[in-house]
Amino acid sequence: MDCASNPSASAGPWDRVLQRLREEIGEEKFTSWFARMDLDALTADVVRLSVPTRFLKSWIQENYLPRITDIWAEETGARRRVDLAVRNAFARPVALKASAPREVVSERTERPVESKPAPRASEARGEVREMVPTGGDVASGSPLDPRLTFESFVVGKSNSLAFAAARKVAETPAGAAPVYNPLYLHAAVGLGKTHLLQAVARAGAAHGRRTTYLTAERFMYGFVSALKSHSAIAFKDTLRTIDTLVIDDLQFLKGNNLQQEFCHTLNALLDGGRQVVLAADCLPGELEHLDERVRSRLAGGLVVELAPLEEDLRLEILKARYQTLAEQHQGFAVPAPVLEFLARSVGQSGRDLDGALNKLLAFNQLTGEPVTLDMAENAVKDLIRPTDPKRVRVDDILRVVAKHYNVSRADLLSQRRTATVVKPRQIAMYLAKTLTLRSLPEIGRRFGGRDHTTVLHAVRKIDGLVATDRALADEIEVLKRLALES
Ligand SMILES: Nc1ncnc2c1ncn2[C@@H]1O[C@H](COP(=O)(O)OP(=O)(O)OP(=O)(O)O)[C@@H](O)[C@H]1O
Repeated sequence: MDCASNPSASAGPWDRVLQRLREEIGEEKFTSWFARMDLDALTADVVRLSVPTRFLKSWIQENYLPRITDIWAEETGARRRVDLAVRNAFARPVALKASAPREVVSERTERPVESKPAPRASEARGEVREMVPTGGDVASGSPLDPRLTFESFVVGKSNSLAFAAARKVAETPAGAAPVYNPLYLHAAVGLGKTHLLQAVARAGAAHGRRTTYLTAERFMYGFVSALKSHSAIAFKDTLRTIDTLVIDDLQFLKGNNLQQEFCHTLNALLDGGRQVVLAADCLPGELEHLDERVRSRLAGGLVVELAPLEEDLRLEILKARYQTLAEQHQGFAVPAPVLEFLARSVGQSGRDLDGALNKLLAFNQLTGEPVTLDMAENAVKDLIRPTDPKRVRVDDILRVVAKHYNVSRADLLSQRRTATVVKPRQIAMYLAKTLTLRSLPEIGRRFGGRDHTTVLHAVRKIDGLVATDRALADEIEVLKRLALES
């Protein structure tokens, strides 16, 4: 049985361990790596620590865990195993949170470096609810990261429409009729949905709107907690009286009761002329776990896609991020060719870019080696995938598939429905979805102006067949390799 004790009782030795670490590595590195580390539990032989991101975990594990283990043993006279986990902001018991004041951040933030503290909610003219999750008053919202604002969002071709719509919604004064309702943003991972949604929440409040930002998980958790504590009515009432409800990661909303509750809340808000802003990783029609009526209500507002960040935009984001890091870390200098190299070679999501710069910073600080192209290539090599899917073009896939099945490219794009053409076409769509970062609507357009649902159907069909048909799975592997090599 796990007999974890409350760590607050043992804060003494832990504080001493932290103090010694601070003295050994210096204040700046200590703040970068350990400011967000918490002591979660202590057992007879394990010290359980947690940090908010995978990046922090792997870095601390690789570089500091043995030292922490040794210091703990020296300070307490007992050697214990030190376990480090990535914490889930929702699952953690409140009693185990660190007592030290911390920046209010989203649980999804992947940056190891703290900047200035979050402004207090009362500073906003309106009311944006921002707090470290407590497990209690969930209707008051998920935490906002003060860095995710419209000002820090870099606009380019791929996201300009989403940015303009989000800004317009946030700047509409309280009481005025909502402009686009609901506003629904969708994109693949790391392309700025959360950034824009949090910017809407923050700016909305500054324009006098009562705004609540919730991740879908938090919405679910809030509702379940409210049911348990018999305060579901109060929970619903709170949500239905705000001006703007912002819900992130809608694809995670699951469960019949919750879905119904979401549906009622959505209808109540929309019918009451309140603004609703949502984001998910797919189109409303692809949220299969949601009721058909909810999907159509979501699709009835403004649906905008954030496309993969183009190279110019990646470079601008890197420059902005670098500027912030350079202000916080004296002596951290990244030459322009290195930023250009990163923009060209690491993935297409904002998270990859953050990760790459954080790695350069860490290497630079921990080894003292200046940032050069050679150093960067080495530091970020695990972020550069040799078979980077972005390099495969839909055209290459069409060519490879047409040749393999002895049909023409025109056949694949045509409306012909004979079996000799339908299956290769579905395979080509499947490859386009798995080997490129194109969205379903984009792929549909590239395949003779087809609807995204046709592409979705093809992808699912081939996915299902691959799971059961070994020969087809092998054939598709060969086609993948041919497309990657072309
Ligand atoms: N246009 C942009 N300008 C500045 N930063 C950006 C931009 N796009 C993405 N980012 C940054 O990239 C990181 C990932 O973005 P974000 O968390 O908003 O992605 P997401 O689309 O919500 O991803 P997920 O689907 O995984 O939730 C964040 O640090 C964000 O600030």
